[in-house]
Amino acid sequence: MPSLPSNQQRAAHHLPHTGIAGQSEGTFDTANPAYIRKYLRTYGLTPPRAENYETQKTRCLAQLALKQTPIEKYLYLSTIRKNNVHLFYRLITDHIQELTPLIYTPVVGEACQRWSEIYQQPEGMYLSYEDKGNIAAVISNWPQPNVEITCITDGSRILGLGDLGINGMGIPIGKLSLYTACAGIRPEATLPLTLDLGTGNKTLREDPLYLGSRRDKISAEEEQEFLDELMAALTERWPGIVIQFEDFKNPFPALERYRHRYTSFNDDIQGTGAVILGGVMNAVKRSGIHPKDQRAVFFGAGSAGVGVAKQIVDYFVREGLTEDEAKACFYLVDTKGLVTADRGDRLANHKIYFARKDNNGQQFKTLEDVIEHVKPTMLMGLSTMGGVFTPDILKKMAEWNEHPMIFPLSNPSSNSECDLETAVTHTDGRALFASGSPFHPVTFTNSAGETKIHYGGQGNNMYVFPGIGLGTILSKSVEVTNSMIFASGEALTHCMTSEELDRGLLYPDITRIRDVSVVVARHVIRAAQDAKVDRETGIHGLSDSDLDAWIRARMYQPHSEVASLEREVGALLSSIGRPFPNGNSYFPNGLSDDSDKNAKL
Ligand SMILES: O=C([O-])CC(=O)C(=O)O
Ligand SMILES: [Mg+2]
Repeated sequence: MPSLPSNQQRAAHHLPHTGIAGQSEGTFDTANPAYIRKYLRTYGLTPPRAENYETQKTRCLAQLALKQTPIEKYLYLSTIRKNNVHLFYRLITDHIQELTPLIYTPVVGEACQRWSEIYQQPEGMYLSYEDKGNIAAVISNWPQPNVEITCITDGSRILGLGDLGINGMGIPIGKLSLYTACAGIRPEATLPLTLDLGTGNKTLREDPLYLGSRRDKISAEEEQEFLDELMAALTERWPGIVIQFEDFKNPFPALERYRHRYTSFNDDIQGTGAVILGGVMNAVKRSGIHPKDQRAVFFGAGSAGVGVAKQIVDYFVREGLTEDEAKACFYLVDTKGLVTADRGDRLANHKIYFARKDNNGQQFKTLEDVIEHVKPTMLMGLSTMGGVFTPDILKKMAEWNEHPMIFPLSNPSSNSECDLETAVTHTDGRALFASGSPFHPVTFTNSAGETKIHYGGQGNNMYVFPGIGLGTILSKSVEVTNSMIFASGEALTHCMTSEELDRGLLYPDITRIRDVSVVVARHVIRAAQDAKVDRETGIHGLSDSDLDAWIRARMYQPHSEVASLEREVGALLSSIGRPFPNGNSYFPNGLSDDSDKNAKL
């Protein structure tokens, strides 16, 4: 019986694999010089001219500009990632500010909503509930041998867009692209994984184009059994793999169950918590108000809201408050109003910690009521309800505070509780602002006649998760501890340049994200060492600058890929005593094959 080709055989034939970024490993890069093409046996399969990167980039940006809609741009960039992975990452790292919104939030949100409609090519891996019992076998189909990190979603809560089933695949692909672009994790070491565990979204189930199963969402018990098998299968094939959970509707059980057993974390609870922590630390310093006098209203008490609030509690405790004092600074608001212990409904487990007991039997049903009652210093939006931070609310915040902290964190932009312009305008330009999705800078003249450009911080977990992943991989940690997560957020306060502080930024300039990720990774590694969960012991004594250099040396540099291929081929050829091939030779890659020993190289 004919057997399927092995992965090595496929690689040997240089067939473009199905899969994510990195699968083609630059094989068809038009920057490869002729002799590399001959070595790879791709000579003749790409147009003759070997170009430099600047030329490639000019062509790509011109083609991108021709695309009319964000989705067309998204698809165009996905195709480049698939066909010429190093070029894709060169473009993204050089144009991080302009291109990230196209491959990540907000455009990835629309891509997920329309995934089954716009689907063109395989990327990432899909596992179905039907695969239970055979998950390891399915995983063995992934063609890359050395995966170091995976991002997993079941699509049940994609951004603030709800249950999108397997259409959520855009999220693991987008997140892992940022692991590579922002923290230099090699593209072929990343595995985007989407679980088809059914969907509660009836419209999708009835859509003939929908590419997932038609079953209703499986039960929590069934999901746990499935995840147990998955976690074991992933770590069996790739021991030490970092597993990031993303956009699960109820992410708490998996986080609690696996956090000490596997090298895993949840980006929505922990990553978002850490990144907001970093912004809040900077904002609290700027506001001049001591933590004990802070009053934070959180609109939205889901996984992200509670994750964020808990991280800030830790910070306040480090600033000298008792846990009870710190907890008392927080007022969580959900669809039923202020979360209180005596509200009369059964509170979800994760809300109980923050339920207020000092409300004297009084209930506050709307955000406006709560705000009037609390007079907060800090307003956090994790509600996915676009525009709920109304001009009225913002004006009040500006009345009560010299520098009100306004953090509309819901994604994508359409779900943002307010935009930058509204926040700046209605606080007379005094707001300390950070949002989950990006906004363009706003020029505003305040009541004193001063005109200033206001830059909104993007309090998006992309500032930390790439560095958390990098630090965890490099330190070979067996666990992602809370202290490592905390360290990632705190690291952001050590990254600000004086110029960024002068511009009123709460987060570093996004164009410096690769430098930021190095600092985040360093703090994560140090925290792993303190917690004794690391296994890379050779780096224990390094100074900060030596550790940074060590980290940098291990980061994927998309710009130097052709050069490293040249080095690799050169070393191979010289190891067998052959010079570089010249222009007259064609297929000089039979390096151990005597049959071509007369070939003119
Ligand atoms: O993906 C993003 O932009 C941030 C995030 O994790 C979410 O909103 O779920
Ligand atoms: Mg998320």
